[in-house]
Amino acid sequence: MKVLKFGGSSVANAENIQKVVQIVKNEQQPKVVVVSALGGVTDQLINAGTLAEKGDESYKEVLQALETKHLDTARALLPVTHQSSCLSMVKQHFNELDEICNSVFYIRELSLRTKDRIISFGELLSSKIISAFMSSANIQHEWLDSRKLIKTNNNFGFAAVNFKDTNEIISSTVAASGKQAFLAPGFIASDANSNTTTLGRGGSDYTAAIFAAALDASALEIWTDVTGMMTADPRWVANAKTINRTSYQEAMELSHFGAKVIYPPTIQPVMQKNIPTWVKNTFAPNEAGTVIESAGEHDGSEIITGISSINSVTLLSLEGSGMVGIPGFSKRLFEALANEKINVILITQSSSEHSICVAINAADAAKAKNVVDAAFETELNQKKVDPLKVEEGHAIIALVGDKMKSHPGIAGKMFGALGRNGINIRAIAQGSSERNISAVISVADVKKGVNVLHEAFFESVHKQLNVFIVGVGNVGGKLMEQLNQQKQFLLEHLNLQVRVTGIANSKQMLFVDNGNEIDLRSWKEALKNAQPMELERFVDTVIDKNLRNSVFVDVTANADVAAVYNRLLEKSISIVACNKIAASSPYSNYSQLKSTAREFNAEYRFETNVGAGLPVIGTLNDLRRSGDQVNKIQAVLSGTLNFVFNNYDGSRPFAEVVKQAQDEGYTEPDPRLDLGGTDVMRKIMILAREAGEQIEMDDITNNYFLPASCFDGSVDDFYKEMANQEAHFKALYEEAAAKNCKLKFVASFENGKANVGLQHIPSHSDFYHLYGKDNIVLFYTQRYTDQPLVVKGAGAGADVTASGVFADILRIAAP
Ligand SMILES: Nc1ncnc2c1ncn2[C@@H]1O[C@H](COP(=O)(O)OP(=O)(O)O)[C@@H](O)[C@H]1O
Ligand SMILES: N[C@@H](CC(=O)OP(=O)(O)O)C(=O)O
Repeated sequence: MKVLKFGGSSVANAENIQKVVQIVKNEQQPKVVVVSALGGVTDQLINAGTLAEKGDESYKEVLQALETKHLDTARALLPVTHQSSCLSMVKQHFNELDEICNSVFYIRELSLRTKDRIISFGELLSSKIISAFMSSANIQHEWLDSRKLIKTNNNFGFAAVNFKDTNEIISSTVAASGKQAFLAPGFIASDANSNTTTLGRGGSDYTAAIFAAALDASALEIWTDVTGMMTADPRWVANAKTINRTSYQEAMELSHFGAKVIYPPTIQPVMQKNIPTWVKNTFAPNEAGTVIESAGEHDGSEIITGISSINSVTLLSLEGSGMVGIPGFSKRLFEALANEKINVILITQSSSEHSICVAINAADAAKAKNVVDAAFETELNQKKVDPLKVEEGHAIIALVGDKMKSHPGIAGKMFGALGRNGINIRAIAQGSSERNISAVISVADVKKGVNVLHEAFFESVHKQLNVFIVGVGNVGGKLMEQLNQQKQFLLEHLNLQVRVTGIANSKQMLFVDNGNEIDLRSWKEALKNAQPMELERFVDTVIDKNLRNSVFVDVTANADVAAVYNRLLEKSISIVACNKIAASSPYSNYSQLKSTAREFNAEYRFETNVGAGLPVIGTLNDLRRSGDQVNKIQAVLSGTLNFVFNNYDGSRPFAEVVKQAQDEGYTEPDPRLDLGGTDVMRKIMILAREAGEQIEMDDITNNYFLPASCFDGSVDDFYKEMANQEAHFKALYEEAAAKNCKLKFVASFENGKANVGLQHIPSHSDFYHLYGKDNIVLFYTQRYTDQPLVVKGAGAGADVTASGVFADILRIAAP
């Protein structure tokens, strides 16, 4: 004998029911088939009852819609010749339901007993329609009335089974029948007085397990709309995998902690009889699914079996100095809750005994507050305990696995992963079985938390970065191109999925729904039609999305964008910037950003602030981290100025060469920042700061070569004035050329002092052979004393800057 249970999703409509019946037909063994109400019907029946109780006549429309749904399903399933008796059965049931709900409406009262009566119609109707369909398809079977077979106490809504009577009735009824196939409604039962009861929401699984245990079935099969129990809720975690086999205990833990696929009490009866229980997919019947069996046979290789969550809990904390060392406080707390049938999901007590913290279902919070404060009234008046603290808006996230107990480091990995993603943990608990580690977190973080843990424990092969890019113009556009080009490579070789989830330029911003990513080939079109850019809203959206491993990429040169970093870092969102404004702002701001990043486990990376894609800051950091000390830095750091002096020999006007540098994309948006030396000052300051110096812009000497008049007015005026000053630039060139020297704008830092300025470079200098837009940095350190460590290469340009930004993004994935 086998027991097969089909859930609401499997019997949601006529098309699905046909699939169900095909599966039943293919099963050769004697069988009991248990079915739930058509998907969503139980909720609608509760809705009808509640509306009637409130005196809202729209309950009639709800019932009408339900009647139509059932009639339509019967019509779609049955040949016309078989329809009439089934349709009249449906109508009769709805007549009865109408009468019950009318009574509720008149007396404005919906007792738990009446509610059970109302919701029992869901399973009665579905099972009778399916039975009629099976008969019309010549499948011999007997319809069993579960209300007569499963006996319970009268705890309506959540009745406890009387197994002794139930087992006897089921086995004798089936033995007496002589049939090979049975069909029974799930979820419903009756008490000793034959009042209808129900087994708790989701209880059809339990009905099936009760039948399986009573009949010593060879297997129980739970047929649903996913292939088996999965490593996490597949609606939340795209990469959730089917668990091939698991133990009864693990399955119980997972279901208790929110894995909706199995109703928790289901496991107990099958575990006692050691009946293998399969979770299978009605819509992919050939896939194996999950088998739940005894631990000895469970040889899965993963340490963690699954991750689940309870998404709506309230924390209660009982605190007070009068509790220390006095026995009985916890007993009274739990008694008070138990008397009100409030289920305690998690308990923690610190060793100081000064406080006890428990988590309960959010729906019970108000009741809990009343009963606990009443229970401790005397101590409250004597100020020995504080009024019960009630904190709503929490969730529990749990790691489950039989093998956790023999593996140290699991909790560390769990809390580390949550912490790195800015998820604050309010309370933790580990059962003494060590099969479950649970953490209480904010409900706003629960989806992200499940994904973070899934990635940490199941996707070592697959890490996801969620990237938001502001400034998809010149450099940003190249970055999008490079991301597109490397996407597959990163996935295959670094197991890294880089998903761009939001982009903006100065006019528009574009986000995609969670779970999706921006198409890296067609983003330009999509952005054109997107909403107007508002920086604050962009940042709010990045924070609200609350995605794991989020990175905010700033490829602008904008001060407003630089001003949002701190807010993002405080949410553990990492920053990658080629924008230099923040790192070259007052030292207090620079160091604040660094300490916020440290405090919130985020990263603030800005390698491209100096030397574009060249490894300048990274090299400097490596030197310092490995214990070296920087004595002196000498550098040519302006790609623009290098380009200008490499191309200017007096034959073409100076202004024209500068214009060419701007047209080729090397200059800052305002080229005066480059020509006047400010950009170089910012860069040497950033290097000095990274070398450990507390230095400000005012501390840097600038021997600039641009006549002061060039700084007046607009960028256009600047070009005009440069043209007027051509003689000045020519003289500079000729003076150097006369000494066989080249002109270079050099930055240096030594003994805490930095300066920048134009210098004559003789042919033996390291700086002489520097072409195009190259940069060069010489690090003289304790270990590189005489011959410096040299970094040299193109120091400007969209392609190289984008690749530096890209490299920083990848460093966040694997710091
Ligand atoms: N760990 C998990 N494994 C599989 N499914 C899960 C898990 N956690 C949550 N679910 C959800 O449970 C759903 C199945 O449960 P339910 O809706 O009660 O099915 P049915 O209608 O068959 O009774 C799946 O569609 C899935 O979205
Ligand atoms: N119909 C009931 C019982 C049940 O188990 O349903 P499902 O198998 O669809 O979870 C409910 O919604 O609670």
